[in-house]
Amino acid sequence: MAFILNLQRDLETSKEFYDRAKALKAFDDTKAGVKGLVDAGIATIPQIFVMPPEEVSCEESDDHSGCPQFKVPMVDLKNMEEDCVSRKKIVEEIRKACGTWGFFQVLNHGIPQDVMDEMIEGVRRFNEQQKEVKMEFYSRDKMKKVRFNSNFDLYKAKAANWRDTLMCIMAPNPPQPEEYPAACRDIMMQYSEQLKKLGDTLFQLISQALNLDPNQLEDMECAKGHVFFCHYYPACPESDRTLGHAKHTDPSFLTILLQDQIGGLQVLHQNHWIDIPPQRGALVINIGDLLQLISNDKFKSVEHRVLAKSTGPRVSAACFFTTHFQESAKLYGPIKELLTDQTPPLYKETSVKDYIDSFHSAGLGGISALAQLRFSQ
Ligand SMILES: O=C(O)CCC(=O)C(=O)O
Ligand SMILES: [Fe+2]
Repeated sequence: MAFILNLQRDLETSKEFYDRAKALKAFDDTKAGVKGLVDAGIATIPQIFVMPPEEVSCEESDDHSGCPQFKVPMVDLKNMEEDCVSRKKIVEEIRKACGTWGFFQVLNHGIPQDVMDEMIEGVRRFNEQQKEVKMEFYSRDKMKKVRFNSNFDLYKAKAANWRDTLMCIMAPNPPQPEEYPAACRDIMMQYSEQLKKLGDTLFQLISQALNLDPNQLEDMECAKGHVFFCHYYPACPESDRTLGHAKHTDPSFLTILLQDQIGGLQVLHQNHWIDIPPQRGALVINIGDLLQLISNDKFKSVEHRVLAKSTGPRVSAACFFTTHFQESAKLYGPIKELLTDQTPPLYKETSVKDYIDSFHSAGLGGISALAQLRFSQ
């Protein structure tokens, strides 16, 4: 505790002597994450978290809640299997959402409410348990299937985000039962099984939305692997000076996100930051960079962020469909069936692993990993 307070004092020393690398390392070495700072009773945020005002600004997010065109689409999957009229309507809604917003929410997706509630509670339990137990999992070792840390890009990002994350590679080769944290072992395994089914369903619907055979994306192994990023965003004493999750796109094929009732997730739509309001029972679905690439820009991977909040903690669980942790030489480029003389391929081929490596080294402010693969026009 005293160490954290000293760290805080260190970070507040005059700019002249401010050594960012040292401050980052000192924070990382606590292995207590952002929650550790909050538990130590800080009243101001350490310098490493401070972002330029324009990055935190909500200017673009004036209240658009009354305008239907600024509402993230909600797709009800009820009756999806019952009759082809309902399915057609659902596929149409998904086509529209993926081509414009890159985001939609789903209801009646088949995952029981108690499983979703318990997943949120499991992540909360993990983060709120005794610090010593949690610290055992603190690591940046990419070989570990289960790891906990604060800011996967701590040493690369321009500013740290107000967030701690438990990361777990779940499919196709899940960890051994004893490798999971006891606080959320059972629910992680259960939720992962449910997500595998929902993932298959969504990839079928998205294939149809691209006018492809329903099994095409699954046959391309887009649904083969998934990884959990379970986030814990403590209440922030200066929520207007940092973000819970800075603006980014997801490097996955597809992301399924479960969020609690706190809110703060926003998507950039027509240059406005639009809230994605928590709705009990709903899951947030978004297109990742790799799906934008293989759909040849038919579907969009759109920037999003999470505000830091003075209330909280906020808990969310993002499930990324990706296979980069598997050795594979499989290459992904624009799907041939989507190409014509008028719509030639916009991207070069890449393996998932190379894509993720390039995503991580692209850094903020540089050319995005997706843009690097784009043929110049
Ligand atoms: O916590 C959230 O709501 C969003 C998380 C997110 O965007 C991510 O993990 O990529
Ligand atoms: Fe994301």
